[in-house]
Amino acid sequence: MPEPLVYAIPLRNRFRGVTVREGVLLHGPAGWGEFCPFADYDDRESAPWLAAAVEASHRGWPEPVRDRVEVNTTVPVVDPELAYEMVAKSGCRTAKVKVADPRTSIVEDCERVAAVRDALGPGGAIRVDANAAWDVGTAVTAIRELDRAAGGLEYVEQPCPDIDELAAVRRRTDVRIAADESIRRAEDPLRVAVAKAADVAVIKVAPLGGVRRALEVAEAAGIPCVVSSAVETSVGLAAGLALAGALPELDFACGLGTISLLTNDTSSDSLSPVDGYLPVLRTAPEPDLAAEARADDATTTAWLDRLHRVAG
Ligand SMILES: O=C(O)CCC(=O)c1ccccc1C(=O)O
Ligand SMILES: [Mg+2]
Repeated sequence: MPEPLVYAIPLRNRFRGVTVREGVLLHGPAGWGEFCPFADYDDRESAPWLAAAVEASHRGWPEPVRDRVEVNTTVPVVDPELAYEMVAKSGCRTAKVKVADPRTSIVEDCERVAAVRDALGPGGAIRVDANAAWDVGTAVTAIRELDRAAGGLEYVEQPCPDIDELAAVRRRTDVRIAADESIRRAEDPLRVAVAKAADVAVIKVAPLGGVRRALEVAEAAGIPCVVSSAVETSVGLAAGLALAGALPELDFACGLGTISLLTNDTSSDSLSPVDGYLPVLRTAPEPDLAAEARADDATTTAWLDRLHRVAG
């Protein structure tokens, strides 16, 4: 049986404060799984990430109902010229733009969003993600400005921290609201009254504990879902595709076009979108971890320790 593989792959641009993505690939009878909770997840909060990797490697995924999934390209907090270039070469017709970073202003966010509109043309769709940065009043104003700069937004993801605040913003704007952290960091994601506060539910496999569990959360949400990645390598992205492939309804592009945010991958079967679509796979790609993607000894030891602690 192959040993767990620990990787450390630099990001092309800083994303959510992260500059190097790290994790462990686990092998089992069903193939490979990826365990890669972010550094700010403690052992308890990392348990669902392990459950997702164990599902992938030991059980496999439910049967899909579609064989490909439309994806958005994801634009980090970068200057407008780079945003334009990233979107133009992505081949995607939907872009998700990160906004409300503490190091930047709403003016810069609007410039980035306007550059993304130029790159997509009038037929494309733009969504923004504020990662819970705003209070209700700030959100209402910012959404109005971003909606204007974008020539229309598809939705705004997690404008404020609390579910009640999402509901308040939703009453004061015509732009759709999507809930992300409100679901994935909830004490019990199955019990979040998200339908009153949001129009779209963002569903991520790893923090929800696997494809089957995420399907239950999607059903409980009772609103249209978007499957999004946690910026995994292709091994972990395949689990997101399995979820997107198995959802009964899929009305929006999914946030699984994130491999281009990494400078390398764990497999040469890299899941890069072609003409804005990714294929739904039955098993995750086989890793052929290149030397430069392997973590050093200290990082490897730290991740194997973390894995054993979380496994209890
Ligand atoms: O949804 C996407 O386009 C990419 C994934 C993404 O944005 C993300 C990735 C890792 C952690 C948090 C988030 C987020 O949606 O907030
Ligand atoms: Mg988000």
